[in-house]
Amino acid sequence: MNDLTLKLTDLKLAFRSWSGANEVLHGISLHIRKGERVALVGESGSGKSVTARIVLGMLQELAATRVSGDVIFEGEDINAMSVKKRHALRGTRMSMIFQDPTSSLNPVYPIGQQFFEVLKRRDRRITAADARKNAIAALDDVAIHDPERVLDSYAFQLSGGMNQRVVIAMALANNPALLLADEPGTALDVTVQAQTLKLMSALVAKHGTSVLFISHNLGVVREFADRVYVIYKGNIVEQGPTADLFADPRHPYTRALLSAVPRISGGGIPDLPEDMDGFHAPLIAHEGYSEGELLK
Ligand SMILES: Nc1ncnc2c1ncn2[C@@H]1O[C@H](COP(=O)(O)OP(=O)(O)OP(=O)(O)O)[C@@H](O)[C@H]1O
Repeated sequence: MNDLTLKLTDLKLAFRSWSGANEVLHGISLHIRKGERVALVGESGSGKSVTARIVLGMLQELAATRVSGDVIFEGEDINAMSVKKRHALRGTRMSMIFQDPTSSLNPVYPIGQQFFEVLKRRDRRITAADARKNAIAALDDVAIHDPERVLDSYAFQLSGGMNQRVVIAMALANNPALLLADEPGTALDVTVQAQTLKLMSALVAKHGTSVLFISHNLGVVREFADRVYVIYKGNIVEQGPTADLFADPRHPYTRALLSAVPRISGGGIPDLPEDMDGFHAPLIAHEGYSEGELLK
């Protein structure tokens, strides 16, 4: 099993409030092999982002959360790690790309300075000159042809697409083992989003980076992911290689999601399968299916 970059086992998350604990992840298990691109797909509020934030070790530290289960990253349990060790992993062995590139960048420092800070996380003694050289190479990798100008610019002086490339270059600059990508580019127009996904795809393939790709857009997932997990209300309801899942979706929620992807051949939501395996969670009606049909 040492080809696994990430393995989540029975991961649960609850937010505490004055009225008691509200469990939002009900025991998620998933794994990502070295160099594998895995998508976590589900509607808004299903638990995609909180899963990523647990992997990044960001929710374990909050007083209002209760996290249980195993989060094994490169053989070590993130839930059991010291705060210091968890911090040290971020931006080095794992990094994250968010939906809106411009808000991920600091508006008051030039891009070059931000690159320097990123590279210092891995090598505290790196010189400004070496950092600049590495940053130029990283920008070159994301097809930015005038890296010197970009390094001297502020985020607001660059286009959204350019900022997205900068963010991808920064996220991969320290050659992380795992990239968490939360719908990168959804804040941009579709052409730019497609271009940046293509770039990201080529780069992770080049470096053998494992990816957890978070999305509600199955059209994009189909292009990008090797394997897909479908999350519904804090439960994984289906998983499989991307081609298999698209060819033969088993769970009614997956079918409902797929029916929202435009198809040349057309077609509506297929019939519900007759047998569905046991899932236990709070149930609500969804897209014409009864609660029980979706989560049984
Ligand atoms: N800080 C918080 N306090 C309480 N509940 C929270 C908090 N953050 C998230 N949640 C709840 O956890 C659940 C999962 O949220 P999450 O953000 O992971 O959804 P998501 O699938 O990423 O949705 P989206 O696609 O809209 O980002 C939701 O019910 C949300 O309301």
